[in-house]
Amino acid sequence: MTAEIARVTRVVVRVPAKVNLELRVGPLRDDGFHDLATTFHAVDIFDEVTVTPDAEFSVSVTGVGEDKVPTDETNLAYRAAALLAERFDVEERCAISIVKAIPVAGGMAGGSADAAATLVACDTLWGLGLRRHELEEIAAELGSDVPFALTGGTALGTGRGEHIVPVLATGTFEWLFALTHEGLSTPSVYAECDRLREGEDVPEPQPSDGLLASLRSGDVHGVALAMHNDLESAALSLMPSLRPLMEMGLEMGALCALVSGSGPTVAFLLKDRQDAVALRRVLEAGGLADDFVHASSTPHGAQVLVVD
Ligand SMILES: C[C@](O)(CO)[C@H](O)COP(=O)(O)OP(=O)(O)OC[C@H]1O[C@@H](n2ccc(N)nc2=O)[C@H](O)[C@@H]1O
Ligand SMILES: Nc1ncnc2c1ncn2[C@@H]1O[C@H](COP(=O)(O)OP(=O)(O)OP(=O)(O)O)[C@@H](O)[C@H]1O
Repeated sequence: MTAEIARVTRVVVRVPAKVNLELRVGPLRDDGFHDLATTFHAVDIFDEVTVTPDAEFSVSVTGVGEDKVPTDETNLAYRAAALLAERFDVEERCAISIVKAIPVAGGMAGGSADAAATLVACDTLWGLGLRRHELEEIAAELGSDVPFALTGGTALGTGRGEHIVPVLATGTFEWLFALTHEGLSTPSVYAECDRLREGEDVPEPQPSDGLLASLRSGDVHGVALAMHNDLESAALSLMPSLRPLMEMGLEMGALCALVSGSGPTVAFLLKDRQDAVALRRVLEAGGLADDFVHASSTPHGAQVLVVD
């Protein structure tokens, strides 16, 4: 008699959005990317990715911004599953269903998060048992932001953002994100950054000691003071309407207002949730953004929720 091996029929993975607390962008490299020194920070806005065995790969998307996300083989989650199968000679295929809460094309790495979640989900579905560094290597091939989404929490990203080292951070911060329906394309924001800096001598990017020290001690005021984004001027140049929104947020009690990644989402850091709710009311009345989302820091990265 042979023991029957139970087959996994469903894996659900939850994955957070990110904001870059600091994003220092070096000169344009020969391969079209820029060296970065960036401090990634995960917040509790989660996409949920479910994989189930099927005859072919497929993607379905529901939730926030579903109409803006492709469901063909260009979807980053589809590419993640296909790349993993190719690399490890897996013949099985799966249906990927994504429930989105992370704003699409908002500079919060939604597509990257879905790709990271799919890698973790398929690793479990297919019983590959991959080590963290093996998942990270494949993640880096899919996009610069994908490795961070595996790790979550707070982490320093170097290279083009794909080399990740966790950062010691204490405290939970309160955020209000102001969303704009119209997205910004990441390559065009980097290109605009190069255009604005033309002729300047751009130094190699370095993380600031001030931010890392404030994160260690959980000092929200120190974090607010040290937050910085080299892509912000480029995002503001492409979308000038973000400037009055940021100014109003600062006047109305935000400790810091920063464009998130390549934008156009604006991240406001607040002392507590009460201040965040009050700021949201004022900004909503001002009509300077299309929507708002509250969030707190989260220590999680892509995390398996269910295995059936
Ligand atoms: C703006 C950030 O979200 C900050 O974390 C990331 O740097 C963007 O990461 P991503 O969306 O995963 O970007 P990728 O898919 O790797 O690259 C898309 C395009 O963004 C530009 N890009 C991206 C990363 C980087 N370090 N330098 C770049 O110049 C390049 O034009 C590249 O072709
Ligand atoms: N699973 C996915 N979720 C969202 N967008 C996806 C996905 N797969 C592909 N895309 C495409 O990628 C584009 C960028 O979407 P995404 O939400 O990842 O942007 P972003 O948050 O600005 O990215 P980043 O912060 O990593 O630069 C979208 O316009 C969409 O067409």
